[in-house]
Amino acid sequence: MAPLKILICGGGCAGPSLAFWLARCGHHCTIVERFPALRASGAQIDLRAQGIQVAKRMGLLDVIRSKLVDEAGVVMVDTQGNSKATFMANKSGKGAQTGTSEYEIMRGDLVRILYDVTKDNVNYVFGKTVEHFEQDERCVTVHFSDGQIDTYDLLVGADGQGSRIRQAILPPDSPDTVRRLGVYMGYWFVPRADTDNNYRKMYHIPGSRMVMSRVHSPTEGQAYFTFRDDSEELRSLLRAPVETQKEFWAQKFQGSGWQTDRLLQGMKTTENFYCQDVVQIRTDTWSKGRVALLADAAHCPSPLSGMGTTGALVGAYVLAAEINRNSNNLPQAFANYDKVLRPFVNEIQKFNPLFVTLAWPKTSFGIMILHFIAGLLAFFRIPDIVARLSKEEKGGWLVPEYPELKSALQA
Ligand SMILES: Cc1cc2nc3c(=O)[nH]c(=O)nc-3n(C[C@H](O)[C@H](O)[C@H](O)COP(=O)(O)OP(=O)(O)OC[C@H]3O[C@@H](n4cnc5c(N)ncnc54)[C@H](O)[C@@H]3O)c2cc1C
Repeated sequence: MAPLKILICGGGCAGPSLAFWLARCGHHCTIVERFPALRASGAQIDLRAQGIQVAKRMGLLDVIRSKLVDEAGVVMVDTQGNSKATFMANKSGKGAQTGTSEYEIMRGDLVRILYDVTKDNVNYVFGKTVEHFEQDERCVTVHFSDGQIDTYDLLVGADGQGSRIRQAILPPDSPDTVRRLGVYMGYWFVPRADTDNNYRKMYHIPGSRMVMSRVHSPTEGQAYFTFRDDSEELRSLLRAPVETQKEFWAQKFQGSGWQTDRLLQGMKTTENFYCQDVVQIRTDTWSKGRVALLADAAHCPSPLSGMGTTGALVGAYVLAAEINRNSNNLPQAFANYDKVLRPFVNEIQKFNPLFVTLAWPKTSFGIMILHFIAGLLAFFRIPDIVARLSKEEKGGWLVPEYPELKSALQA
C-alpha cells in the first residue's frame, strides 16, 4: 500500500502519539502547532488504566518512569493545615490507581518525551495553523496561516478541547458538543516552601471554592485554584488578558486561610499560568470525509476525570492502526476507529454532576460533613481496599491487538 501524506493539527500529547505510530508504518506525517515552539508546559497529568498499556506498547514506559513526579497521596487539610483525611496512592502494582496515579508526570515532560521519539521522522512546523480547508474524494486542500496551500491524503484535528478542526467539520445544527461541568480552574507554578512535602494538599473554602497544592521538583510546586460556578458571565474571563485573570483569582481567594495567600503571591511572578472552564467534549461526529478528530478535540473527558492523557494515547493508537490497515479506504478506517474506541470513550466520560456539588461544598457545615465522611473512609482505608480489589482497565475495555503496529516498531 502506498504511504499516505498526513497533516496533524496540534502538537500536544495526542498529535505526536498518532505520528509516532503512523511514521513507523511508513506514512509521511507533518504536525503543525500553533504555538511558536514545542508547548511543553502545563501542570501535573496522569497516565492511567489502558493508557499505561499503550505507553508500554510504544516502548516508553521506562523513560516515562524516569520522569515521574513523586506524589505519595492526597491529604485534605483545614485552615490550620491539619490533616482531615489522607488517601495514599496505590503503588502495589496490583488493582486500580487511586486519586494519585502511579504514573504522575509533568505535562511538559511527557510532551518532550513524545517529541524526542518522533522528531527524526515527523516534520514539525511551529507557529503555524490551519486557516481553512476543503476536501473532495481525492485529497484535502489545506490553507495555512502563513498563506501556504498544500494537499494531503488526510487531516487529523489534534488541536485540543477548543478544536477549530472540529468546529469546521461538525454539522451546523449539531447539538452543543461542549458540556460545561460548572467548575473553573486556574493553575500556576509557585516556589516550593520549606513545609511542602510529597503529598498533594486539598483545602476547601466556603463559597464552593477549593485550593490544591503539590510539588514536582526540589524548588517548584503547583497551585490549583478552583470554584464551582455555572454562570455564563465568567466565560469571558478566559479571554481576558492574563493580568485581568490573575486579578480575578486574587480577589476571589485573598485571605481565605491555610496557604492561599502564599500561593497567590506565587501567581504574580509565575511564567506557567493556565486557566480553564472545566468541560467535556461530546460529539457523535469524529470524522468527515478525509478529516478526523483525535483525543480532546473529539472526546475530552475533562481534567476532573484524570483520563485526558490516557484518552489521547489510546485514541492515537487505535486511529493510527485503523488508518494504516485501511489506507485505501479512509471512510472504513474512520468507521472502525469510532466503533472500536467509542465504548472506551463512553467509559472515561462517565460523569455524575452530583460529584461537583459534593466535592465543592458551599458552606462551612458542608465542608465539615465532607471532612467527616472522607476521614471515615480514609481511617478504614476503604478507597485503598477498593482500588486493590478493582481492575485497572476502565470498563473492562481491552486495548485491541494490532500486530502490524508491533512489527512496525520492531522493524
Ligand atoms: C498548555 C497546556 C497545559 C495543559 N495543562 C494540563 C494540566 O495541567 N492538567 C491536565 O489534566 N491537562 C492539561 N492540559 C490538557 C492535556 O494536555 C490534554 O487533556 C490531554 O493530554 C489530551 O491531549 P491533546 O493532545 O488532545 O490536547 P492538548 O495537550 O491540549 O494539545 C493540543 C495542542 O494543539 C495545539 N493547538 C490548539 N489549537 C491549534 C490550532 N488551531 N492549530 C495548531 N495547533 C493548535 C495546542 O497548542 C496544543 O499544543 C493542558 C493542555 C495545554 C495545551
